[in-house]
Amino acid sequence: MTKEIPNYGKTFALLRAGCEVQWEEYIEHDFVKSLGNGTLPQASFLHYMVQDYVYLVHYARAWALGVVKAESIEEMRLCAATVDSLINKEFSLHIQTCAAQGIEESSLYTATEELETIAYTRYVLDAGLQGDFLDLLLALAPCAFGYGEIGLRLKDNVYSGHPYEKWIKTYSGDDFQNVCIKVGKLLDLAIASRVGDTPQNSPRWHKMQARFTKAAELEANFWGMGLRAGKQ
Ligand SMILES: Cc1ncc(CN)c(N)n1
Repeated sequence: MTKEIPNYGKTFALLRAGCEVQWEEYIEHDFVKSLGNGTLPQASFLHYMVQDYVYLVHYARAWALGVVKAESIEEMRLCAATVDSLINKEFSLHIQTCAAQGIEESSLYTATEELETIAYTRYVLDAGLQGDFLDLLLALAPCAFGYGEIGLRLKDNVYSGHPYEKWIKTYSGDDFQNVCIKVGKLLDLAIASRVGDTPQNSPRWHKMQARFTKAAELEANFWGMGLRAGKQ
């Protein structure tokens, strides 16, 4: 299993190093480990997938808010492209996985939200509503970077007949990895144009790191919700 830190840009490297404990708790969560080795109970995985569909609906709304909060056409373009990739690519994994288990897309859209889903999605949306483009981006980023890193770590685990092969291949695949690289570039450029080339020296850095760290914690919390479902 590769433990190399992916190259999603300079700011990702800084932010990740600034919350190593929370980041490890996110990307090395027991949910992730058991998904990787195929022992995750199917009930946990399905419950997670339904909640994750709901999560992605709000996450796409938050990227759409990025179009509103952007300060250049390039920023607008990237936010719009991420909305497109979420709605037209990542959603298909959830729709197809749930359909195979007899759960229709219409019931995914109206699924009752777990507290962990509400906490995370509304945290991200609120970051964008009360803050500026950077506040929003820092709350959005751990979602992309963390799943990108997990996908790369788990991809060598896939064996023939692995129950979660499709999930692992989605997040380790080129489409998703390209999204992570593009988000990393957007973050680097957005930071450089607003706080300069050494953001860690900016008086704003502490708050920026805190936004990113909180989103990483909410990711770990979200996995916990999936694990709990398998025990009920
Ligand atoms: C909770 C969560 N975080 C991240 C991802 C990857 N877009 C996701 N699907 N769900």
